[in-house]
Amino acid sequence: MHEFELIKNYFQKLSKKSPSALNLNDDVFFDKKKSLAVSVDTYVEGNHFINFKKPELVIKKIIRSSISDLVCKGIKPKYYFISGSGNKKSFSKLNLSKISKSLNQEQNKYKIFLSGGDTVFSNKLSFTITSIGFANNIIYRNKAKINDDIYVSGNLGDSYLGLLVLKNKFKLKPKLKKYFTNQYFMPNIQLRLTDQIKKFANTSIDVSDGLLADLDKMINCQKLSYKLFLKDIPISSNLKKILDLKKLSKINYISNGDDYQVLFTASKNKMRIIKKIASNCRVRLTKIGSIQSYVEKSSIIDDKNRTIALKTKGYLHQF
Ligand SMILES: Nc1ncnc2c1ncn2[C@@H]1O[C@H](COP(=O)(O)OP(=O)(O)OP(=O)(O)O)[C@@H](O)[C@H]1O
Ligand SMILES: Cc1ncc(C[n+]2csc(CCOP(=O)(O)O)c2C)c(N)n1
Ligand SMILES: [Mg+2]
Repeated sequence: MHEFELIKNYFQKLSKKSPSALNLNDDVFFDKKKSLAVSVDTYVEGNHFINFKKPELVIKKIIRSSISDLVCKGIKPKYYFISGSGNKKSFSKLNLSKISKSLNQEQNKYKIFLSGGDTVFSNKLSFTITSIGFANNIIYRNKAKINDDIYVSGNLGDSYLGLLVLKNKFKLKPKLKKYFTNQYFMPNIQLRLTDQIKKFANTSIDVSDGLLADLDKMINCQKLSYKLFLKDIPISSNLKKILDLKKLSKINYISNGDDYQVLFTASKNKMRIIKKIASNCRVRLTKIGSIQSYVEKSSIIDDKNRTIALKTKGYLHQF
């Protein structure tokens, strides 16, 4: 069974009397009266990270991807809770001190505070992070308007190439190897955007499963579709060089997730303010396409003005 089907059929009805649960179809729980936002994410060895050879990096990845859910909605994260399951080897003294040091660095970088959690013995290593933030307003999913522009922050695709390198499926020179694996472990979370995004975005989500999968998720209850221009999708100069050199297709690299960038739509008349805020906050914000009526099918247009046929849209949790 598909993850979304599972939530819809077995859990959605249980949240009916809690409107703040947002029908279990958004990135966060949000209680407007209490200004409270909560997000929960689980990370399992083998599925979300390859192994625990670099605990200090794995911890950074999971903290960042967890607060990303709040940041993309315009919420500053404040508290986080960690539940970990592991054994003598994964939770050795050396690993625990590396974990602690990494958490301290992330706390200083993002101004967040460890506030509780749980630790249990298991031979299956996993972490569940709960992130909490406070906000008067947030940006919801499914609030796109027809003809909205679609934007994405930062660059896409570096993280996926990093994963391929870590899995020894892609060979690179040490310097580039370091660049891409760092992007996989330490995605650039756009914290500076949290206060600003509410000035222009109609709807938003973070790119965790992949650009196309998350774009679908962002408008999954609306009678809308999207049109993207492949050439406009932002990638790093390092990734561009590699794609050109090895004649690899860009679409495969930008739709595999782990990016943790902010994807949003905004009315056309917001273009100027978006440019200004991007420059003031030193965040790359790129217009990649537009929202249209569902009468037209969602499509991606390549450099030669052809519509691209897609094999996969992104990462899927299947049960
Ligand atoms: N087992 C569950 N019980 C209750 N709610 C759930 C369960 N699994 C997921 N949800 C809820 O379903 C909604 C969608 O979850 P999903 O994991 O797709 O979103 P997300 O956390 O933004 O995505 P990602 O995990 O890629 O960041 C969220 O509101 C989430 O809290
Ligand atoms: C070892 C390894 N294999 C594959 C991936 C790719 N991946 C796993 S989960 C996920 C989506 C976000 O997860 P969720 O929706 O659970 O938050 C992605 C893109 C990875 N990160 N590590
Ligand atoms: Mg999300």
